[in-house]
Amino acid sequence: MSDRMEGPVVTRRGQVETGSTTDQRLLDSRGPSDWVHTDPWRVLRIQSEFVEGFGALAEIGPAIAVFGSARTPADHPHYAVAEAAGRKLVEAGFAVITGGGPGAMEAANKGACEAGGISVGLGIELPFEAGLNQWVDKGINFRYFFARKTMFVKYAQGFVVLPGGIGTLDELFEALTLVQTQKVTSFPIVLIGTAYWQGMFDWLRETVLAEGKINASDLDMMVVTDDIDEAVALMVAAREGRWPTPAPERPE
Ligand SMILES: C/C(=C\CNc1ncnc2c1ncn2[C@@H]1O[C@H](COP(=O)(O)O)[C@@H](O)[C@H]1O)CO
Repeated sequence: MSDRMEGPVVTRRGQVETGSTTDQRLLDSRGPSDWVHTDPWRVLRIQSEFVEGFGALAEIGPAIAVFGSARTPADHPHYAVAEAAGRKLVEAGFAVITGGGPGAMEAANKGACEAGGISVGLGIELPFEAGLNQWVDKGINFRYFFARKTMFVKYAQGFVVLPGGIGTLDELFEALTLVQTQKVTSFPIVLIGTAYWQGMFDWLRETVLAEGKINASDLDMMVVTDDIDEAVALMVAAREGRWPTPAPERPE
């Protein structure tokens, strides 16, 4: 009596179907490749991004994400601010997570790396190949923005937001949405650069709040400062359970 195994399935006697094995079908011919572009296959890739991300980041310890413009040049004052933020966060015992790209991300990774801390970069596949900056010591390159975004929120205990453009605003407003809807709790969001962010606060207050689209307390979800030490102190306070988490008011 000969057993035949097809993966976990064992067949004997009349149940045995002759033909190629799964391995043979895998290895013998290249076959059509259009399945690579199907949604079921994409689901596996998406799943693998979560598995890789969770695996790589599970043990980095308390971490803060630093966001900011990919276009900040190395000789701009914002670059020095980002570098100081990376360094001071490490000195306070945090790992630093950035988007792993150039500009403010590179600066924060540089500060973190040179201070001897854990410098993480969560890169994203883009049409123009950029790669992770040289100061990233633990890096993951994501295909999918949403998988990458999950990693920032899951592994960072707070966000430091430096001056930036569309990408930075997307990251800021996603964090605000998650706090407002209480998907994350005890999550400080500190914006650096009072002059840079003033216009946004004016618009939020004078238009968005005035039109009843947010509550006044929603503005309290953000702290804006020019002082990196204050930003770091707020992150430390949150780590020690001293961050206010008022429940947002809800419309009747
Ligand atoms: C624009 C250039 C490269 C872009 N490369 C990026 N790599 C990684 N992460 C990025 C990149 N661009 C944007 N991000 C994310 O958005 C934020 C910055 O966006 P902004 O529009 O520049 O403000 C940043 O926090 C990243 O997470 C070539 O110069």
